[in-house]
Amino acid sequence: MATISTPSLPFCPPPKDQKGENKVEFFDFTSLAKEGKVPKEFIWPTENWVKSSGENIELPLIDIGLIKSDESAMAKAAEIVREACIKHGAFEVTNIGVDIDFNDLVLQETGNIFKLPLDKKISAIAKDAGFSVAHAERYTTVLPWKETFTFMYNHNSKNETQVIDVVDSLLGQEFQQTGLVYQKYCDAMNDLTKVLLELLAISLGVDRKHYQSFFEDAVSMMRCNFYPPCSANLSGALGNGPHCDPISLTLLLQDQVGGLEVFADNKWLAVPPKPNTFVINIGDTFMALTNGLYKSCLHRVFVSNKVERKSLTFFVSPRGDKTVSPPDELLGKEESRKYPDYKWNELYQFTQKTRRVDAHTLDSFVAWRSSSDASN
Ligand SMILES: C=C1C[C@]23C[C@H]1CC[C@H]2[C@]1(C)CCC[C@@](C)(C(=O)O)[C@H]1[C@@H]3C(=O)O
Ligand SMILES: O=C(O)CCC(=O)C(=O)O
Ligand SMILES: [Fe+2]
Repeated sequence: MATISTPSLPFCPPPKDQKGENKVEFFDFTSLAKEGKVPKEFIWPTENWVKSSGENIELPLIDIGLIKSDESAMAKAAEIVREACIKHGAFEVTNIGVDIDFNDLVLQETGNIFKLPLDKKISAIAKDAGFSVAHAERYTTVLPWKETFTFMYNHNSKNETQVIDVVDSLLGQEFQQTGLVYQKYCDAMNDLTKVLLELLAISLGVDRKHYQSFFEDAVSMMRCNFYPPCSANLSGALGNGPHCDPISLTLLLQDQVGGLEVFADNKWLAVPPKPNTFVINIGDTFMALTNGLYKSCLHRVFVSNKVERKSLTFFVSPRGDKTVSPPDELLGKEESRKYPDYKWNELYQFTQKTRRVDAHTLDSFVAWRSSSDASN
């Protein structure tokens, strides 16, 4: 697979104060954007923002409603998805079963939570949940030009209001409507995940329920992304640097601003936004679950110098203690394993404590783990 080589990103956590707490310098995007200021902490190494090709990628578009009801359409879609996932790891889906204006409502609610004042966002920063302001609470340099709001979603939870509850605990009663909208959205992502896992199993020629049962007790991450306008949008600042998502599948809803790029055919190609259309990315862990046959999608995000951009990324992962290992059907007789078994949580912790996510995360994790095994 053609890839790029970018230097690993500095993993510099904030300094500690006398009480051992992180001394974080937060950035107020509202005033930075107004004054057109871009602090040096947001400038990425040049290799990360090499020029775009100026071309669009045409991703195959799958009609979910159709393949759910028509086996021949499912089989055709499986062939189309197989070609795209072997090549670059991305495709698109539409008609997922929610009203067409619901997606606009979800994006609108997302805009509302990022209108909160900076001090309120800072007070709602928690581990694996709540706000992040340019990840300044984690890194002190090479920061992404974005704010995020994150919470976890248990796919087989008996609690039908898990999302309403977590949004209420993080944002309070005044965001009850937001919690209701996100609950409905995450439940729709859960349903979409099931169809995608069956479609992918069929495309790989394995038992069509194989991945659905592996992910039946999945614990996914729902993340809302907010990218303020930036005057250095083409000279060093990035919404996200080049990376592959370490998780299994990313279900992405973007607004109509644009900025997402996929690396394919050895060049950076824009993913033009389409209404009511979700971009599906293969992540590192699903690549490992196919023994490297499907490619983890290499992508990055440019920001606009004029308007804010919003996106919702639903990151599907198995339960943390599940062992990531491809099905035997994908291991030809002499075919060697491309990646060793690992537990999903091992890779996740590697991204949180050892190496920032970039274009080489899984290979770096495998090398790091074998060297730590060798030294133990
Ligand atoms: C396993 C994860 C790490 C990140 C959140 C999930 C899936 C995507 C990863 C991420 C969003 C990719 C871009 C860089 C990153 C640091 C971020 O900008 O948030 C990544 C997340 C993370 O490391 O927390
Ligand atoms: O906002 C986007 O379009 C993509 C975001 C992304 O790649 C990520 O959060 O991993
Ligand atoms: Fe990503």
